[in-house]
Amino acid sequence: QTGSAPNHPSDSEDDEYITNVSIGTPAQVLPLDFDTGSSDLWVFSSETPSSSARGHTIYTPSKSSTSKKVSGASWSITYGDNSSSSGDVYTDTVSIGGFSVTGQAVESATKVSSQFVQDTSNSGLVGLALDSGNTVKPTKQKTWFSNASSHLASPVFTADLNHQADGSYNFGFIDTSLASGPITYVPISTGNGFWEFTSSSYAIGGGSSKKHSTDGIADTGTTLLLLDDTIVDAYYNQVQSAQYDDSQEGYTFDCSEDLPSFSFAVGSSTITVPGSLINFAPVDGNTCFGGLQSDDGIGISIFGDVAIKAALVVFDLGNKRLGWAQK
Ligand SMILES: O=C(NC1CCCCC1)N[C@H]1[C@H](O)[C@@H](N2CCCCC2)[C@@H]2OC[C@H]1O2
Repeated sequence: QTGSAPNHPSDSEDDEYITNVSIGTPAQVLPLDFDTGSSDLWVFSSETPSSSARGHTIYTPSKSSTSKKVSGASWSITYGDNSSSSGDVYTDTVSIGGFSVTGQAVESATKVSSQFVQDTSNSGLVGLALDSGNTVKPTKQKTWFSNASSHLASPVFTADLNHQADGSYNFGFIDTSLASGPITYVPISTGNGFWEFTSSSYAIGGGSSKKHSTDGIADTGTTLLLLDDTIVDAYYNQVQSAQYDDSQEGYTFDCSEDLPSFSFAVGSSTITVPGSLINFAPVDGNTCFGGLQSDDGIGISIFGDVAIKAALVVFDLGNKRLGWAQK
């Protein structure tokens, strides 16, 4: 068995990527943000304060004949951007791209932070990191992919995210036609519960490869590519009008600049992010904000959507490895 679901950018900046998910019987369809950087499937629901849920599609467990409340269970999560949500837990049938998981933990939000209230493009998240990161207490719950994996043709899923265009999340198979180059696999370290890997070098534009060990995670739930300061400073050193803008908390530059590409090593291969993807978004006038920024203070690097957009990424749970192929 397999599943294949389209995704699309939430807005004109590719801030996040949205996929429709069916929950319950009859199906309640919610637009959700698939997040390989976290491990909870949570939704706006009939239990979310109406003032917070306004503008969001909600899940109403009482209208689903297959929902069951998980007695005594609760969840609470805070993301790296300091957004947060919490609530209680149901199980129900959750279908993605035609593949159904019965008894999936659906975490119902009784509280959501302002970032989520304001972001009406999604009605919750589907966490696709490792099960160890799930926040449900007293009994940790499995991710949708973890539950699906033993029934899928192969315990893998792929992320194909595109700039201002539809893409896909495929489960149980790899459509290599989505890529222009071969898939290079690297092992993941599972200790932190992320799809975490090490990249050994980088290059800017057509420049020489610089040795620099980056310990990072493949995170579809983070918008930007966040790397060590030394790499980021070296990159914007090559952009004539670039400056660090304290108010924007990042590097900005003149929108008319022709930005160099950025390449990072994956095993003995490299993935190249075109400069056009690093010209992320206008901030005001003809000043633009960079899609490559510092990971300062996070403690790990984040290969977010700006990097993933340049590739087909294979999340291979069976072999505990990540695959990257140039698109
Ligand atoms: O907090 C992170 N990542 C951290 C970023 C800083 C450095 C550490 C990792 N990801 C979140 C993301 O920002 C959220 N956001 C909502 C608004 C549109 C953009 C996405 C969305 O909700 C949770 C998750 O996805």
